[in-house]
Amino acid sequence: MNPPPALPLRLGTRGSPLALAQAELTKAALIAAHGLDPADILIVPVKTTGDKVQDRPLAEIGGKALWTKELDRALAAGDIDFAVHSMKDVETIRPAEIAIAAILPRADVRDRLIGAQGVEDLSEGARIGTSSPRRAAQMLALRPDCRIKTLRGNVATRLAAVETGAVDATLLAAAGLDRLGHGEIGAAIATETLLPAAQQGAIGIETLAERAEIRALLGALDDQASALCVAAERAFLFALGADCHSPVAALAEIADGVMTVRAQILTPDGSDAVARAASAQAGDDPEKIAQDLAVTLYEGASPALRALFAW
Ligand SMILES: NCc1[nH]cc(CCC(=O)O)c1CC(=O)O
Repeated sequence: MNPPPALPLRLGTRGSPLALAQAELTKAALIAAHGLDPADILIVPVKTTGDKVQDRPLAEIGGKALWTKELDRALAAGDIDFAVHSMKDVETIRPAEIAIAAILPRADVRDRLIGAQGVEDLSEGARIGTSSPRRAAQMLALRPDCRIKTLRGNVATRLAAVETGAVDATLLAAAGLDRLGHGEIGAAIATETLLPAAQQGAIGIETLAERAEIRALLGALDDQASALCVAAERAFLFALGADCHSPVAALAEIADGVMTVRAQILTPDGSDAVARAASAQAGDDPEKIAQDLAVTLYEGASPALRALFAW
């Protein structure tokens, strides 16, 4: 038997409005699952490197673990009991002492376009604000006339850039907009048009691998289908040597008990891209399917595309 964890439980999170909304959502789920009192869970905001550097595209900062390092340290130091993350921002290689204890039921995986009803409705030469190499490459592939403007900052900053006309349009994850109460903003783009980033829409909770009592407590929140899909997408990224700063999209979905993984890699200017899909058959290991998909994509890629990955 595990000893019951000491209360209050300390939930570590980034301090951005979206991170705090996700922390509150997790807190509510824990309270509901275990009949806890709100005072039993303390939300502890921790500033990460990614939060501190706001003026450059993240891909340029070059550091590793931009959104996780400080939370990892807080876990190791015993300052927090677990950390809540947007899985999209969690690297595929994690410290061995840290475990993903739960993946919450996945939200809307799509990107939403803000500033136009659809990709085809953008004005000629529209300025698209984004700092995501994937979104930039996908938009340039769909609309070679559009111009990419580097746009960083939290969701509110990016929405404001469209409001003020600093850019004509931007793309944001539907999941983040919904969690911030912006359910009505923007037009969701079908995944057939714009395949999302791996792990988009998934919230994960990490803790120290050795803390069995905390893992058991968090395990009650784990959504098996979401966890399987996230694991497959992580295996895909790992096999490709990619991360959330690569012009890579991947989405695993389960329908009628069958997992299908779709993935796309692009050159940063969108001029070259490859997309492939694979389905798991009964008895297949989803992570193996995803790894094999990475190989298939690579084999189908031009030299220019291949050069982007560390093979
Ligand atoms: N890189 C920032 C980030 N990380 C996770 C989300 C959205 C929430 C999610 O995907 O679960 C966002 C904002 C965005 O891409 O619009």
